[in-house]
Amino acid sequence: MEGAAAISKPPLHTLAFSRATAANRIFAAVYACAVLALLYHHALAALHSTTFLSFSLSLSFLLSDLILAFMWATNQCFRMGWVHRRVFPENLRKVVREEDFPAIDMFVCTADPFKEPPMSVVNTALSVMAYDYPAEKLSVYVSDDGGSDLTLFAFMEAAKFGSHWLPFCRRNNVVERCPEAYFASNYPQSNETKQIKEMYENMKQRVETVVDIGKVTDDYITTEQERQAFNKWTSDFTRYDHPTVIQVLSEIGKDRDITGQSMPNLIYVSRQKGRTSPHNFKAGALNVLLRVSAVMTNAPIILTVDCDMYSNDPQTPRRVLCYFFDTTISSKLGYIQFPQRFHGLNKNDIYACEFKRIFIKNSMALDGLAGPNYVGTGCFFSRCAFFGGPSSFVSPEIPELRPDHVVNKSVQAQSILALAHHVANCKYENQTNWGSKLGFKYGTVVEDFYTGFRLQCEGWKSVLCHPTRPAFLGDVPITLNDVLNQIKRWSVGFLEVAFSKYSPVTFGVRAMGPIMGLCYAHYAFWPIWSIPLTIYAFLPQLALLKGVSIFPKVSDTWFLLHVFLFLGAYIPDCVDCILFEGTFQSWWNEQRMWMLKGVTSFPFALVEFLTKCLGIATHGFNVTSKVLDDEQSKRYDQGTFEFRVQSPMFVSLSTAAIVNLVAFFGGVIEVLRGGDFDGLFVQMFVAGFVVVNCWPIYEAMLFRTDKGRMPTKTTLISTFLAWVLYTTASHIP
Ligand SMILES: O=c1ccn([C@@H]2O[C@H](COP(=O)(O)OP(=O)(O)O[C@H]3O[C@H](CO)[C@@H](O)[C@H](O)[C@H]3O)[C@@H](O)[C@H]2O)c(=O)[nH]1
Ligand SMILES: [Mn+2]
Repeated sequence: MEGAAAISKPPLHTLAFSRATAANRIFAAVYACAVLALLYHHALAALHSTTFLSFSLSLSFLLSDLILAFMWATNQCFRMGWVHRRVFPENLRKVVREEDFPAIDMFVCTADPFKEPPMSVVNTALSVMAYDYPAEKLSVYVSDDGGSDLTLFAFMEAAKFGSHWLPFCRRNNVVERCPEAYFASNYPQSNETKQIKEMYENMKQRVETVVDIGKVTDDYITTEQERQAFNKWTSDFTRYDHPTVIQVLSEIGKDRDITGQSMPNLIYVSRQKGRTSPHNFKAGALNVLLRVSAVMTNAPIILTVDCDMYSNDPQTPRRVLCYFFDTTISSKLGYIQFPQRFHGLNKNDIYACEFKRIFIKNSMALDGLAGPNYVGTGCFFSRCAFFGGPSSFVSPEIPELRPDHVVNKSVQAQSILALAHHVANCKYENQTNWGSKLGFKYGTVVEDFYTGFRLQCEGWKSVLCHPTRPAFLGDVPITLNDVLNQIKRWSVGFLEVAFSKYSPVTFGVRAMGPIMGLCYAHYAFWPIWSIPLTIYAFLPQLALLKGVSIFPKVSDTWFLLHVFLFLGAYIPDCVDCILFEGTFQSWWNEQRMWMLKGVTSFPFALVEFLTKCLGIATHGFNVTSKVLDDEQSKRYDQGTFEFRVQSPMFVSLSTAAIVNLVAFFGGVIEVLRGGDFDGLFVQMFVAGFVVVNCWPIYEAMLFRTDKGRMPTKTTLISTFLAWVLYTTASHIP
């Protein structure tokens, strides 16, 4: 009978599994055999080598191909099948009354008013404050790791504008609730929209002027309360060393919008920083928000969103409820991840920043297992997930932080504010479980990846919510240097996880089974791709320049194995990409970026990680710049690579490009002179393939005159290095 009752309830969510086809699996099996054959071939060659040189060459290729094989095999774990979920928010009211909707605490992170313009942070916050959800159940906490009065000023303005914006969105049923996006869209022209736009522009101008001056001057401060807030920025207040600032900018039940409805809570938090206390970057900031919000509102649901992403769909929290109220999954549901989607990508995405493979495709695959990994933004958590596993509660040190603690005082009550300041103290976490057993996990700059991983190891499940209209839209970096640095940061972070005591290959495989463990391992070991890619970028080419053949001849049967392995890796990947709403060019750009990263971000990350392990240097979280320079934006939109700056990564990149070009033409000349084409073909092909990929780099070195070209100094240094490599190689007997 119970079953019948359950069936008659309208569904909140359905899911459909797609399993990989038999053809897919057979192909994977054949490919695996081919990989084994190749490894065997290398091993034999190494054993039978007669000179030290040929021994080291064989060993290098054995190592390279072992790593490629590992990455290929772990990648297969994402290709076992995937899940499509659908939600039915329209059925929600048959299951739960709107008055009984759970409260949501929404965390917006920012870290630097000059790299992350306060206006964009404000837009993020307004877009989620304006959710189609009872306002008295929403609280926005802004974490300002930049400790900037400019950001606080922007939010004071935002609170005032919000009291017009929220009712405006409600009344007109606006879909674009991020003001900047709304005014950039094709919105209806009326007196009302004209008025609200004027208000927005006014606020924007005030905020941007203050940011330009770099200081909130007296004429921008209107009330005594505001003055008191800014007085906290005394002369010894710096972003690395300052007291906690918590400022309630709007309060549920007390502050009302212009129609008299309650405003959501809007609370500015800049945690205390001290030079001697580690602040653990974003994970540290989020843990402070976890505690401050626990003290002030303690909502059972938490949203984390970066300041470079805004909500693109006001229905989002209702979709989330469809999962939290689905009793078949809710007991172990730790978080609901929305894929990261982006706006402003150029045609065919030259820097391959869309990461559809990671954020959508692989996440759909993980969704069929224990659930997608956490990607740092656009994710709704159950607060309980931060306090131990689904059936093993870890208690925080004070009762006020427990997820079941009921808050029944105003967020501005003296006692509440005092406790909130206490838990935001930079020494508060000493001798506690924060960062290890409680909250977001410390120890890596990819706190998102690591936290999701650890939660899943504890037994929490997650789901991917992937509606057709993106729930959140974010910015992408638009210069090559920013892209490579971002990937480098992620890579260092991944290595920190890969070689920690919670490594996915050991701890992960045990805690969540081999398939999930290896999926996480694929990401964690990402940067070791640098080893084969760097070897393949230099060794065959240097050998080619010396006229030494190192791969099987075209007439040899082993040659066919190489052809099969190459095509068998590239063609299915390309087909996959095209079937997944991509284009041939976007696939081409993606594989190009993979090659570029192989000689830049990945090896630099490996080195950085090693120096960190040896205690020689430490590196932090280098925030990606979100400031748009007009000229750079223009070049980005045209699809032109942006070099411009001096960067060691551009040196290694250009060196590889030059070596390949010279080797390729050297090979052509050698063959024309009657050299061994049969034996050198594979090397010429590899060099030629790299040359085709590197075309934008040659252009930037030789033909371009705009500011985004390769700096002459970089070109000169790279040419010199290429020459050094060549001479060294030619002296090896
Ligand atoms: O000390 C810090 C450093 C960063 N941030 C915030 O972290 C977010 C992400 O920084 P961003 O420079 O945009 O890095 P991305 O590489 O674009 O971010 C991706 O990678 C990060 C991990 O490296 C994740 O935290 C992000 O969610 C994910 O989108 C931003 O909101 C920052 O304000 C802090 O709050 N405190
Ligand atoms: Mn970002």
